[in-house]
Amino acid sequence: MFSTVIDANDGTSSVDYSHGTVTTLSIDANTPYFILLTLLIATVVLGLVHWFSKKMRIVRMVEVLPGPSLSESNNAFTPHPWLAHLSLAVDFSGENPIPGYPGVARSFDNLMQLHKQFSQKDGIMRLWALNPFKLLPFAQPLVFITDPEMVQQVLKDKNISKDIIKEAEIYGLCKALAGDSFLEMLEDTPRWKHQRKLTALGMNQSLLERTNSVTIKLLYETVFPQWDGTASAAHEPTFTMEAGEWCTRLAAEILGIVAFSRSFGGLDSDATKKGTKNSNHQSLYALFRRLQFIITKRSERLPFLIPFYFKENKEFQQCQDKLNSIIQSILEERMSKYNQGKAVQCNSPENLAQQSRSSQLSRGEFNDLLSYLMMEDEDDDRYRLTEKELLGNVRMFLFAGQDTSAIVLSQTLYELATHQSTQLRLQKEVDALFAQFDSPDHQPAYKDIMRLEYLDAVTKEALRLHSPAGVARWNLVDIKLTKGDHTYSIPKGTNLFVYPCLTGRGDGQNHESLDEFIPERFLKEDRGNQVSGKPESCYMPFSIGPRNCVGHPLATAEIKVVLAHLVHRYTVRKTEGSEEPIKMVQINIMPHQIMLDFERRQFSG
Ligand code: HEM
Repeated sequence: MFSTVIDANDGTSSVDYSHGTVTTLSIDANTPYFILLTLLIATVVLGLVHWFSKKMRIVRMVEVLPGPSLSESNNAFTPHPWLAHLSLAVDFSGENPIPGYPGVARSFDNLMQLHKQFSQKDGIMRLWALNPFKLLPFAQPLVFITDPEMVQQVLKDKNISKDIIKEAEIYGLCKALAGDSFLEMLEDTPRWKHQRKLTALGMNQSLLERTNSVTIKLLYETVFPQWDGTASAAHEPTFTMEAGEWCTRLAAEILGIVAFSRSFGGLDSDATKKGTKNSNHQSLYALFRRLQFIITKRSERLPFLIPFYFKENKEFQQCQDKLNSIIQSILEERMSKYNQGKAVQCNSPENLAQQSRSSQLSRGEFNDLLSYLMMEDEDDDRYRLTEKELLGNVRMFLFAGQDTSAIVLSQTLYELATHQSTQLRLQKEVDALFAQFDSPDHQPAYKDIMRLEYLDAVTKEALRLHSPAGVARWNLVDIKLTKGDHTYSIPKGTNLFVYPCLTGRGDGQNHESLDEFIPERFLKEDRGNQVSGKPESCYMPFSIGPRNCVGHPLATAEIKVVLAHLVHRYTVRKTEGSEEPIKMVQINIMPHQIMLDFERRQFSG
């Protein structure tokens, strides 16, 4: 990349290289321009040769990994080699469309089929993304690692993972939902470490107790009365609903109150999973959903056409601005409360001496996640989070903490609906606990729920099969991964993917039983009797290593508390004629819809 500048007076020409050193050529007016031209062409050609040989090296190294071939035209995943494995995401046949998503492939089914063919056996699989010119150098290598031993090497083993960063291109997609500062939070900087430490501090026992009481309040005061109202309006003991929608709305509301002491509006009467087309939304829930809906729409389009969807882009930007301004107002309100608190405390010297500012002033009456993020260190101002970082964290929680928990919750309900004996066993365990508590005002505490062993096993089994989050990484140098006697070489600059829900399905030796939903495999007393497999070794729904899910205590608490109260009050069944949930690989692995029947149990209060 350089430009040539000719001086009109003396005929000198300077060549300005924008990268690297600046070289000046002095030539008189007779110097043939073809020397310059030759230099230019030579530089471009050398650059191209260098780029091409680098790319071909990547291609050669990646092609030897297990995976479907691009050249086999009969391969179900290669409708045309020009399109590489794009058919994972795009439905070219149009034979079995997902209702409401024309042209979108049944991506999870496709991925599972490939997994069974390649990575379940070998623990690793390569795919190629978009190959528009039938030239492999243009395709992006995607390497899926599913073997638990190799996942450990990528995410946890310091010798290997030190050269692997959380900066794969895929995270660029998340930016639209998680906000601009999201990308900054991917880097392993001291700032990130500090923010993570504060969040981890916030995930304490008292936050989990709060999760329990907030969830109970929302269920008994809002959700259950609405459901029962629906059933009695229809004069039916049973009512049918799309569980995915309700779980998403509930998870958003729990997150809002537990983490920020604010309603996100998830349970408002007009809240829907898609959001409404109205940029004047007041609720964070509605804005966030609308953003997500627009992003899903965008993902179906050719990237270079997106700037031309003017109306949609305008709405997208309006939603982003509004979302940020609501979060900003939450932060300002909280800050002003703290400042008032400080002023009161400063008037009383005994108070000041009593406790450090961090514990007394920041958490104060709130004791939510935000109060931990706003913690101050009296002696070290550097570690106070800036406004931008606070905003980034709030958006990160919105992004990471709603759909994930909601998806697991709704998939668990589906599993219970299809495994009635499991549901019965769970109801027995839960009923025995609830028999000790006789009214909505007197409910099991968080620690009581955590003691339920079968509930724990059901939750773990659902997380093993349905963990919705993917992990993406990018290696800065060539790496070698080993599985038993096998060594796989992966070239620098590969998109590495780990899907915990694939790893959780085992290594191929026991995969038949590991594909089934059998919570007993997590019970010590039952293991070895009717189920095989070693779920612990491949169980990593929240990822592993230093970047694992910092929100997992909150997610687990939320899922268990909702499940316990729900199966105590209702029996869940599959709605007659409804399809098995179709999963789509989007930012999370999302079920399209989960239709279930809920029947109020006779004896419960
Ligand atoms: C069932 C529910 C959830 C699942 C399965 C899940 C899964 C994951 C996974 C696999 C990662 C690692 C991603 C990566 O390395 O690229 C992650 C990261 C993260 N999760 Fe969760 N998550 C859940 C719920 C939550 C909740 C409720 C919160 C917070 C309120 C949360 C906050 C985060 C954050 C902040 C990160 C980034 C951690 C870091 O980079 O240091 N998650 N989650």
